[in-house]
Amino acid sequence: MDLSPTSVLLCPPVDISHGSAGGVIFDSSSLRQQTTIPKAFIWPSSDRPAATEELDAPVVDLSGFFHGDEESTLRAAKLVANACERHGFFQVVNHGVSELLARDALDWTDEFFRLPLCDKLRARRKPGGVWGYSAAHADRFSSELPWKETLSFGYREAAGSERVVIDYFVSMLGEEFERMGLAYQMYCEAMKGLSLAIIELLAISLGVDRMTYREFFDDSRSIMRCNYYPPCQEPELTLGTGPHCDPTALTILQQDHVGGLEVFSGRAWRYVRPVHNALVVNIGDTFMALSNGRYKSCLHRAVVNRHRERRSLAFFVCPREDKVIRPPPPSPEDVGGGPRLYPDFTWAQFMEFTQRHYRADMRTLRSFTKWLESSSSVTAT
Ligand SMILES: O=C(O)CCC(=O)C(=O)O
Ligand SMILES: [Fe+2]
Repeated sequence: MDLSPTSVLLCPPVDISHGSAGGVIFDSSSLRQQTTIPKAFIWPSSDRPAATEELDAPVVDLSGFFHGDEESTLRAAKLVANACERHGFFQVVNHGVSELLARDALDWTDEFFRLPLCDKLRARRKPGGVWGYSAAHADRFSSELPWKETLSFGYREAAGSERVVIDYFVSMLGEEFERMGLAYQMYCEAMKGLSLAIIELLAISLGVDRMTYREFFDDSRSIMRCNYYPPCQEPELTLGTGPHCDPTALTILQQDHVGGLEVFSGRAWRYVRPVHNALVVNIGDTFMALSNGRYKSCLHRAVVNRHRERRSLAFFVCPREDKVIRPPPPSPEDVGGGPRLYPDFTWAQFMEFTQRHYRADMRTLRSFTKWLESSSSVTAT
């Protein structure tokens, strides 16, 4: 792989100004050349104590569930319920996603981030936007920048959207990126299928009908994010992804074998050990609301290391934008126990709110619902 500075030099000069603000874009090629860490990438020490213990998260075998075996489904549901009540993280194996497809998506991620900066910038995320390529943009006001670059795009499985990801790649980057788009299109299709199965398993684990939550996710748009973390000379000063909670319903993460994902649980940061062919699943704020707070959306982060690059592919499962997020019948109390913890809201409202926040943390859903209660009401669909 050629990540040498020459690949950057092949680019014509890149205009990186945001209106009047200047600054420097650090893609992985320039990040890996930093021998001293630029100030903008140094995180407060309170955010970066090292994780010394592994997260106690089950590795759930889904084969029995997929084969309709009642006993192993109940066993899997029990493990899932226990993990989700404590911290919201578990891993799945025998999940039905082909190893080849998963590896292919990681390989294309290498391919994309290896491109010269000027090519990656053709897919650049617009300020305030959700989709596209993003690398740390440092100016004199920036701070706590992540040691990574990302590429995000949307996925919808509705009829007529069979090429939605392919078309995105072709339109942003050119015809020659059709194959890259196809690999991600297939990966997203597999992830969406798996997510619907996991949502059924979550319903079983909560003791309600397995189809209870499905309607929230029909014809919804998911978000796919490829994360690329270059090595870092002083990894103890930086973070690849800062502490946050995922505002979405569910995240399915493929991490490579390097490791770096950490979860704040039991008052300490704990690492999630990569398991061969496993996918990491975590509860996001929106599913926490759907379960009336019974299942937890937990603070997590990704650390980087001195010697090895790391890739992770996060598939964020979102409800349909206009669906009202309300714990479903028979009654919210049955699912979460106790009175309603969150008012009705739509994913569209919550997404807009989170985009205005630099950092999504444990308090985001709370501050969003407080803001909601003091503003307009929601129309049910
Ligand atoms: O890279 C990882 O392990 C975590 C990434 C993550 O949490 C995210 O993209 O939301
Ligand atoms: Fe996350």
